[in-house]
Amino acid sequence: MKFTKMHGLGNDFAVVAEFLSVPEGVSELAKNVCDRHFGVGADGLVFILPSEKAQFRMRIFNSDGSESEQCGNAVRCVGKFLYESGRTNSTTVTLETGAGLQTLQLHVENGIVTRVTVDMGEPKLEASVIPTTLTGDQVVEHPIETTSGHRYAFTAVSMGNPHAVIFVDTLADVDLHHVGPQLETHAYFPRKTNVEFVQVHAPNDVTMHVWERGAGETLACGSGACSVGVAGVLTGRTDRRVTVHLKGGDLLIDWKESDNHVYMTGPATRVYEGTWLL
Ligand SMILES: N[C@@H](CCC[C@H](N)C(=O)O)C(=O)O
Repeated sequence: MKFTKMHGLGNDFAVVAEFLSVPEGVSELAKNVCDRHFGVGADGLVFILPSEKAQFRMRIFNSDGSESEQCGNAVRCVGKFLYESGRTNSTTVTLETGAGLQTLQLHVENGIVTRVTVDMGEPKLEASVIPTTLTGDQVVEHPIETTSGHRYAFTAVSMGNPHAVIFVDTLADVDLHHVGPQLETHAYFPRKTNVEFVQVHAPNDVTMHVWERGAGETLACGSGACSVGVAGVLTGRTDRRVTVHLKGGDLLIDWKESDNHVYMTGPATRVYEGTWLL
């Protein structure tokens, strides 16, 4: 199985584009490929597949073998891969994902895709859609307590996949590896959740640390950064256009009033190509 190792701000993937559908035993395959000691080492295994609804289809499997509906950083990597491998010569690409159809605008300089802007669609805010066990049209600053007794207030956002966004005074106070797994599997979230801790520096400038569902701490999360942009507006903390600093670099998030869609702009990187010996 040929793959390309790629990353979006350090959120890394093995990208595979040679199948018509995902292979049997894909969950076990994802765990093995993503293993950082016995495999390639990645946060996720990404398949680019044919689509009847868009130009291409993407499916993403987390390092624990679970499938996610959405992955903002992988979508940017897919855009770069498709253009630079010659599979498309268009700078506008449509992609079918578990979160619906997404449109990518590739920013190209001298044949190289330097950045990708992704229309990540409309955020879903209804409690049951996230999904959470709570009720209501929105879950904003709702109290949550971990099994170890840490108390926070979270805002729930779905960008196709679930996110719990928690604003804190200082990120240095958060032991992500301790509270992250407890929040990911909290009873409020029947399909688990991604967790973002955020420190606001200015209405257009925040830093976020992420604990991802099915992958643990990663250096960046595109759908998480979009959720932070949405939660920032809902709680009156940020502008609709905000730079999100992540451990792996920066993303520009723009929740446009005109169409209610969230736009994410950032880079993607090709690292190397390899062959997985099945
Ligand atoms: N890193 C991703 C999100 C990957 C999926 C996530 N762990 C989930 O299970 O929902 C991103 O950039 O959005």
